[in-house]
Amino acid sequence: MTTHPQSTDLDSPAAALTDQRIVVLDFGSQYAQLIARRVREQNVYCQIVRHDITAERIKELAPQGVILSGGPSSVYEEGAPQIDTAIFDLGIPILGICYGMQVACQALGGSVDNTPSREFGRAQCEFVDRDSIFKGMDSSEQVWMSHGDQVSQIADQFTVMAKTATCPYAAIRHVSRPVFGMQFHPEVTHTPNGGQILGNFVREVCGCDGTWKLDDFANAAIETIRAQVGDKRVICGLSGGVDSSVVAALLYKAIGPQLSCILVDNGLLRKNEQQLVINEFSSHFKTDLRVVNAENQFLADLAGIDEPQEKRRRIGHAFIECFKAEAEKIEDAHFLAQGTLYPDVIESGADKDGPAATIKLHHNVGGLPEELGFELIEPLRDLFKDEVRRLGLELGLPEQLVWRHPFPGPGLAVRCLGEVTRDKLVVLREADAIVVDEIEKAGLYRDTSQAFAVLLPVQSVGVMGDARTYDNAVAVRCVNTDDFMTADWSHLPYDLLAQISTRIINEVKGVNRVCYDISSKPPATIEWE
Ligand SMILES: Nc1ncnc2c1ncn2[C@@H]1O[C@H](COP(=O)(O)OP(=O)(O)OP(=O)(O)O)[C@@H](O)[C@H]1O
Ligand SMILES: O=c1[nH]c(=O)c2[nH+]cn([C@@H]3O[C@H](COP(=O)(O)O)[C@@H](O)[C@H]3O)c2[nH]1
Ligand SMILES: NC(=O)CC[C@H](N)C(=O)O
Ligand SMILES: [Mg+2]
Repeated sequence: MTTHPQSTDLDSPAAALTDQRIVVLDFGSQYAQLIARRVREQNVYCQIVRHDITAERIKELAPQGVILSGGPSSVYEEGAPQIDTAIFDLGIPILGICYGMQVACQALGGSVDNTPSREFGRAQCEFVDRDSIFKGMDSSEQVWMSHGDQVSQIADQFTVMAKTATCPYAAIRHVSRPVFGMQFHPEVTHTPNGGQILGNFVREVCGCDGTWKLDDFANAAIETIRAQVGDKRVICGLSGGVDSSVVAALLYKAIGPQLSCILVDNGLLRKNEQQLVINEFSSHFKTDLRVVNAENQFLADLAGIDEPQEKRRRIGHAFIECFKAEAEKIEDAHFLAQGTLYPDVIESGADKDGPAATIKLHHNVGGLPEELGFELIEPLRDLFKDEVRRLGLELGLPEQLVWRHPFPGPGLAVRCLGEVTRDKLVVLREADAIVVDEIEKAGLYRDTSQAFAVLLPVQSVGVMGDARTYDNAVAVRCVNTDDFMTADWSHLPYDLLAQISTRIINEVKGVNRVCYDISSKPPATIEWE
């Protein structure tokens, strides 16, 4: 049976917990995910869809409210992302944020221009109408702005709700319809009362009762899995990471003996990873675990390839080949379960209702082959990482597993820049183990979200033991984040950095230089490829 990756849909376990939802139309914003998270924090289910979704499809989704996100374009440019204006006639409450407000104003008879008074960063906003979405706000509050354009004229049916020194239409509302716009970003933490504004919108304006709770998710997911699987068998890609462990736990509860877990040792795993996963797994699950040793296949597929997306695509395909070969040995193995999360889907540009931009092909979504040969089971497809962690704890998984730093399926391949070779992997694996070991010893593992080494395609001159060296450089990457969509580089103590550097250079043959990566996401990403 062949099925393509499904979209976030009406029947997913997360959506099934409620008949209420908010839909975010994504105009290419970096913050669309954040809007969805903030809404979910109000206990209201929220999903992100493409900006060009039709009014018809919105009607099918039947949301209580629609939020129009920001975006990098200018609404007056040719080819700028537009909205199906029939959405404004559905009678559903609408909140436009930044670009979303600009697009709504333009569609409803106002105008938008590029102005000299650009605002990037904090601004003081004066709230002149403190009703409805601004209930509970002070007359003047800090907000976060990030715009070069602004609404220069509003149509007659709109009134002003807020302004700043340079932005006369910082927030507006329609006089008779539940349509609102704000130039600032309520979804970022730099707008301290932004959560309350979004809460007012979803509860007061949209009438959501805020009863969506992750607590019920496990039971809903287990029931969905049982109904989907029937008496067939499921193979589950198990990496030892949080996501696949939570999926395995759900499957185990749902269909117990019909489950086989498969760990692919693709030669791109961290030091001692295979043994660690086997030990950890067998102490918590009493189900079939098979280990596929596929190092040769993966390395052969990667030989000569240095382009990151192509590396990812090949890895995605090689994974599926391994799963298929294994499934042939298991009668009735119709289903493949993976720990795919919402950001994997969105970043891969794979959701049919989702925004189009592809940031990188996640091996388990965008990197999948057309002909899969399995029906997919991805119960976590609608969740964010922190939600999955909560679920893991609820399912009784041990803290140390739930709080493990994530490790991407393409593994060391996307940290070994350029062509991947066995020799480079040996160097990288040793350096990586030192980074994690030192961070653990310093007691900072839980205070950091992800920490690893990257082998750079750079050689530089050094002097060791009075002799000249011309060796590799390693970058240390360590970030802090909750949801892995945005991240700060970790401000590690200098002594720790010094210790990591000394150990790598002394203990890993072939490395004579260590750098620390001080880029946040955005504009960088967490992984280097
Ligand atoms: N080595 C592997 N063997 C089998 N399946 C894998 C492997 N690596 C990744 N996968 C599959 O791909 C999915 C996505 O990988 P990803 O790294 O995002 O999740 P994870 O490893 O489960 O959790 P974490 O994000 O904590 O590392 C996994 O949930 C798992 O189903
Ligand atoms: O399973 C995965 N398959 C992938 O193809 C993949 N690419 C990135 N990542 C992980 O996703 C998070 C965000 O990474 P980026 O900032 O590099 O996009 C970080 O936690 C990355 O490690 C992946 N995980
Ligand atoms: N953050 C945004 O949505 C920006 C919208 C538009 N690109 C502007 O500069 O005004
Ligand atoms: Mg992983």
